[in-house]
Amino acid sequence: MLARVRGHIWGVTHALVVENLVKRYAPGRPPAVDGLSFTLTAGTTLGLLGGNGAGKTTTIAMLLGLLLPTSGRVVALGHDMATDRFAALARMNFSSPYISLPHKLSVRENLKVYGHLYDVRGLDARIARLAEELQLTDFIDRPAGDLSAGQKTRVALAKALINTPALLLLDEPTASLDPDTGDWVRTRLERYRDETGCAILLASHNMAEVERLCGHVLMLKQGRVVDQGSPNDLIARYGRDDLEQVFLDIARGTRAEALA
Ligand SMILES: Nc1ncnc2c1ncn2[C@@H]1O[C@H](COP(=O)(O)OP(=O)(O)OP(=O)(O)O)[C@@H](O)[C@H]1O
Repeated sequence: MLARVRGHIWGVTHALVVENLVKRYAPGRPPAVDGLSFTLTAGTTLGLLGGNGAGKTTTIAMLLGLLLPTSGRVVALGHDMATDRFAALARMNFSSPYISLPHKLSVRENLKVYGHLYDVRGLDARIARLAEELQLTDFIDRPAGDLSAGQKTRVALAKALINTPALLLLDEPTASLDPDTGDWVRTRLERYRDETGCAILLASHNMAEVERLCGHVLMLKQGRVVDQGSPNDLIARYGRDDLEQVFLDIARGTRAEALA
């Protein structure tokens, strides 16, 4: 049963503990992720920000166990991903624009496949509920490959929620959505997090989204955390009006100027 208390789910306070994570794709090349450490508390959302090539996708792939770290440790929902990842993966899920669903299968068939993979009980009812909540009913029996980018993003979110995850890793979850639908998806994510105590790691280039959803933000550059804090703390510390300006200061190396 879900513990509906912020900061605590299924007896685990930290949904994610990451210790000194390193990924070097090839010897002699600089690491894509270079000594990353953080914790993610149940019921909260942590933002992972950084420019292109900062190491966000590589980090998420290691957290999911899709990519082996060169060194370091990931403990997800109390399970060490190096030795016990299947126990954690059953209660994790993710959404990424880089992964497309089998496009000849209908949306319903896709959700059934993923539901069976996660051994979801009462799968038909779960799919019906997600279809209603995420407004998929108009196209649920159409091939996934025929959908618009925005419709695909909503289906990807349904897939990410199919197993009622306790830890959700989201890479650009509102990419390709119009502002109204993007806002609506953010509201759904907030509600899901607050109702279930799910922990969310959010990688996004949408600074307004990060300001709204994230209690804490890690600013990544060349695989390292170069600054962190709550969006409001960072904005105040850099003397800026919003997180986008802070992001630009960090990306362009104008931090000292901003702090002067
Ligand atoms: N399979 C790979 N083999 C070798 N190098 C890789 C591989 N995947 C990523 N890299 C390199 O690792 C670094 C980090 O890439 P990554 O995709 O993790 O960044 P990112 O922050 O997700 O970027 P973006 O915002 O562009 O998606 C980059 O220098 C990239 O070229």
